[in-house]
Amino acid sequence: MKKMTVSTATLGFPRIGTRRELKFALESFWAGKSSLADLQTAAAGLRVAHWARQKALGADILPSNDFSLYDHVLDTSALIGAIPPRYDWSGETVGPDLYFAMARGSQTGHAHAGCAHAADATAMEMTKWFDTNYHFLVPELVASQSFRIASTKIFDEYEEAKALGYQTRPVLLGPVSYLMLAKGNAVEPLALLPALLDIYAEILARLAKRGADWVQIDEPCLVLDLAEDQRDAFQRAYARLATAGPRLMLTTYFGGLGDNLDLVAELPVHGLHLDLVLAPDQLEPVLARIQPHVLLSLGILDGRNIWRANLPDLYWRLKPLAAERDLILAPSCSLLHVPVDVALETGLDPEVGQWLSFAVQKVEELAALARALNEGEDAAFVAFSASRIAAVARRTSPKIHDPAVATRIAALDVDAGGRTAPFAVRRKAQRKRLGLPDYPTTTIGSFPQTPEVRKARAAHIRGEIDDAAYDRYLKAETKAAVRWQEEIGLDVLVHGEFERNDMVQYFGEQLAGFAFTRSGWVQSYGSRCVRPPILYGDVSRPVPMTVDWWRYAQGCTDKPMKGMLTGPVTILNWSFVRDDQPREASCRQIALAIRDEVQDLEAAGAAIVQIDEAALREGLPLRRSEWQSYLDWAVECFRIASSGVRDDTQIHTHMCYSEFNDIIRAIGAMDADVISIETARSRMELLEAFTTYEYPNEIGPGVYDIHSPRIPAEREMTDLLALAGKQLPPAQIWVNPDCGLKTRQWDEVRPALIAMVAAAHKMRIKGAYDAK
Ligand SMILES: Nc1nc2c(c(=O)[nH]1)N[C@@H](CNc1ccc(C(=O)N[C@@H](CCC(=O)N[C@@H](CCC(=O)N[C@@H](CCC(=O)O)C(=O)O)C(=O)O)C(=O)O)cc1)CN2
Ligand code: MET
Ligand SMILES: [Zn+2]
Repeated sequence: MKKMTVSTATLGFPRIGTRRELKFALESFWAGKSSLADLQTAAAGLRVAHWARQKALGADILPSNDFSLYDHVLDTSALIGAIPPRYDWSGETVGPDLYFAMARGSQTGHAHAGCAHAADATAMEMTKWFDTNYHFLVPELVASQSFRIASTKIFDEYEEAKALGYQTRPVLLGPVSYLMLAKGNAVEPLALLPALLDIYAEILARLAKRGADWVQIDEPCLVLDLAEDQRDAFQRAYARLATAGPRLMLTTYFGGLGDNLDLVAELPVHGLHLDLVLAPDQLEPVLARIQPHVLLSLGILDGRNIWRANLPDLYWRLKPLAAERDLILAPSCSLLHVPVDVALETGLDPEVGQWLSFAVQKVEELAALARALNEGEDAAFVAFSASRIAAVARRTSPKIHDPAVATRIAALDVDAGGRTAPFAVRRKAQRKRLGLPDYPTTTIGSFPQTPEVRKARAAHIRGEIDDAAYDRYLKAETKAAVRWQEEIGLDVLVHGEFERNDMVQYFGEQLAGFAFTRSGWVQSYGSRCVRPPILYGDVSRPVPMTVDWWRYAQGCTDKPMKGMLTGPVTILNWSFVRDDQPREASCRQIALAIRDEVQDLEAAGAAIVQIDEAALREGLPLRRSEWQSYLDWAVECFRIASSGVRDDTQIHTHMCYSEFNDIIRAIGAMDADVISIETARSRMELLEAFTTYEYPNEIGPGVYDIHSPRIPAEREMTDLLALAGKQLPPAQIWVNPDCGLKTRQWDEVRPALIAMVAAAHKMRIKGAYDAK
């Protein structure tokens, strides 16, 4: 009998670099401080390092084209020449100017080294990659769309690796998922499939010609509920592509195939990757259904969480199957969603540290497992012993359980989550207390996190400036920001969040039950990264977290100052969370901690408290059948956090990047007095759900796209407000940017907000005029 072999693969490695080298190279290039050649050198250096690293750690199959200068969906649009008409593209290939204009927008006269933008064009829309905190640029397709190969990146990177001696498996986003993620302008994207398949066939043929024997073709949409035409599209696509060139490893992740199994089992592909972390139970039905010649790739390590695996357990689970067929072992999805290396975390509690596994450790874990399966358990004796010890230590650690938290949760009144009076009553009380004009203006919370602010914080962490000096510095920044907001005539002010590194990490650092990293960066979009806190134990709030900052800021002005908090669902969704209890149990604990903070802010005198739930929509399960139970507990947690206040205390919430149609009832049930949302890039399209549902509470539809360095003109904002006014009664409308301003520079923020306030004034005058 032929001996079966187990090999290891990664589906993608973090691109940003161990020390965020890509971030710094990009930002320096955008700022005109370095050349395109510098950027390309840095990018190539990262690719080489990542291949070498993965190989050295024991990965047999290496990916190429998993690297990106901004986003892999944008790369795919460039590859197939899907360039929206507003960029006036006439070239043969997509160069860096165009590529970054699509990602970030471009503005005439805006200083941009290495680029000479003639055009003034808004960026492409950005949205969440499935239910992760990674963002992609939404493909925009038109009725007259044609495709052609317009970028050689996928070929170049394959060749680049080959020249270094690595035979890689190029990663390509599949045509059906690409179209399903796209937005069509007067065209149903899937109608473009035949044309797209011509191009995909050509891409695959070219890869084959260069020597690629396998291609990893990602079709994460295969874990979604699919309509008939979508299933058809998969059938047509793979009937065509299966023979186009290299063998295809059809790669699915972020869940199980579920009722798409029959469809997938019939696709004529040579390999299939399964997510066995989010859907461990799918292995048996897949084995029962799949052709014997199909090479299975098992996603057995969590590509989206940081817990060390229990290798002996996995070994016993996989051993029978490994005796029967060749296998590839892999993380469940690309390692894009985890930090690079635990070894950099010298500041972690060592007990917690030994429970963790980042990208580097995950490749090592895969290699140890494969070794044991190929050569016998003893071949991985050391790795297995350490893994078993860590698993036992974590399970039994006293750091995880806090009896006081358990008691409080047990006593939680199911109705702890309701305001005492209905919105109409609260609204009256709040109007009386606040006395705001129509079209009240505000911002979402943060002001620019300038290099100076970051440097001061870094110096404070390194002990170069003491607590008092850091505090003085932050207070001066806060006071200046408050004064400036008063000066330009904003109605409801914010303190600016200068003291925060990140809206989630800041709270994670102050709550019991969380650990945080020094270098655990994960790409969120483009050059922007986050360090998700690690929720390992029961959560509580030892002392107030934001009250002193609020008190200081309110002391600088007579205008209302918003208390500014991150909501429980968002803290949960943007952290690495426990896998030893349900997510909702962790969320309830966070909700109680935030409730304490809300009540302390009210007691200190805050008339408005904003509780950001930017990640509530993103946490929506990918399968419809699981929506209701998620929304039930998510809304309950928001209500637990927000409801302990008086009628005349106004609760705001904020959500960006959200498609609201699916969740509008839940948004209603959250019952925030005011919700601000992101609507500028989509030109108020996202408001539709609120109008259709006749959402009764107040809404601030974003009038200013803060993800672009472009400065919006007053006229653009009055236009957007007029669009909003067609959908909502003016008395319900607030005026604000799409999101916080932390990523912008003061030079961009100042003129933009002055124009925004002017736009609100115009609307007030127009409103008074219209009323006559
Ligand atoms: N968690 C989270 N998810 C989110 C968002 C968000 O705000 N937070 N917003 C949405 C969009 N995503 C975003 C993600 C990141 C950033 C962002 O601005 N990230 C910053 C890092 C923020 C941070 O943690 N800053 C720290 C560390 C800053 C730093 O790099 N310090 C230097 C030293 C500073 C110096 O000497 O200059 C270092 O450590 O090396 C701080 O301010 O303290 C960045 O990439 O630049 C913005 C939006 C959706 N998801
Ligand atoms: C990603 S939502 C951001 C909300 C936060 N209050 C801010 O303004 O930065
Ligand atoms: Zn936001």
